[in-house]
Amino acid sequence: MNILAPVRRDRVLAELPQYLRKEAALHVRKDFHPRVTCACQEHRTGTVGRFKISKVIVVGDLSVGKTCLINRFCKDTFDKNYKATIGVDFEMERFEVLGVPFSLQLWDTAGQERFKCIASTYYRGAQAIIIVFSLNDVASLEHTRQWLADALKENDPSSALLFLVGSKKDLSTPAQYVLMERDALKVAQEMKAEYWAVSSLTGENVREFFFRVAALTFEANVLAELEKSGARSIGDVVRINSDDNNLYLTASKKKPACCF
Ligand SMILES: Nc1nc2c(ncn2[C@@H]2O[C@H](COP(=O)(O)OP(=O)(O)OP(=O)(O)O)[C@@H](O)[C@H]2O)c(=O)[nH]1
Ligand SMILES: [Mg+2]
Repeated sequence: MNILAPVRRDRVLAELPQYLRKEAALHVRKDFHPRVTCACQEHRTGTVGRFKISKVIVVGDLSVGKTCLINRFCKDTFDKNYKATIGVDFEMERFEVLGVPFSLQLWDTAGQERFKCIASTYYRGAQAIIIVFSLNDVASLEHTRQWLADALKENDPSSALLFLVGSKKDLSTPAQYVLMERDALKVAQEMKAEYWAVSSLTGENVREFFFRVAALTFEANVLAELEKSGARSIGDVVRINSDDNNLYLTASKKKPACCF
């Protein structure tokens, strides 16, 4: 892929895309963190401003639909025939968030046991982990805990953003879906992951989901850069508040004028 090509118009994010379910959202703020908005307005995104990139890994049982999900978003295609991923595949998707160029490196990993050890060597350094299960296969939901544990062995559990994604929504009746969602929300809350339900066949929620991944990853990335470069006021803390799921809640003593 030519990374110098202009960002597609439909990959421009000027606002924070919203969560699917309030009960299992990484945070429920309506807008980007004020410090991020402020830094982007002032072109003060640190080293960030030039070119930002985040690694995202996609894990989960074989045949749950990881490849189809990525292909639906990146290529707007759907293949009904199963072709197992061998090891890993890779896609790069470019966005513009709050006027700043931003890319997601999407690592599509193999769910088959025999390819798992190859795939797991690519887990390291992920800013976001997408754990996929099939909404019509309860065992695949149960296995998500193990997929997460394996992915976290190679990553910093305090900084990786987690997304739990139920795939193949088109195969469930509304009644089946309600039951599955109840269980999935519990797992997502336990993991502190954001929950999504998608269909790569119909495209339902696919774009909304990846936009949310891009936005939250961008936000976390800029906050980390600001923290590192000391651009934040002394006394500010980014803390994880498990009660209200507000991952980027900031206890601020003094905010720059543009952040009010
Ligand atoms: N009906 C329906 N079928 C789907 C959907 N997503 C994927 N599938 C089908 O499920 C099968 C597996 O999809 P893949 O995307 O290849 O699964 P995977 O998770 O990448 O599998 P591995 O690479 O082996 O880990 C294929 O036959 C797809 O056509 C969906 O949203 N709806
Ligand atoms: Mg695959």
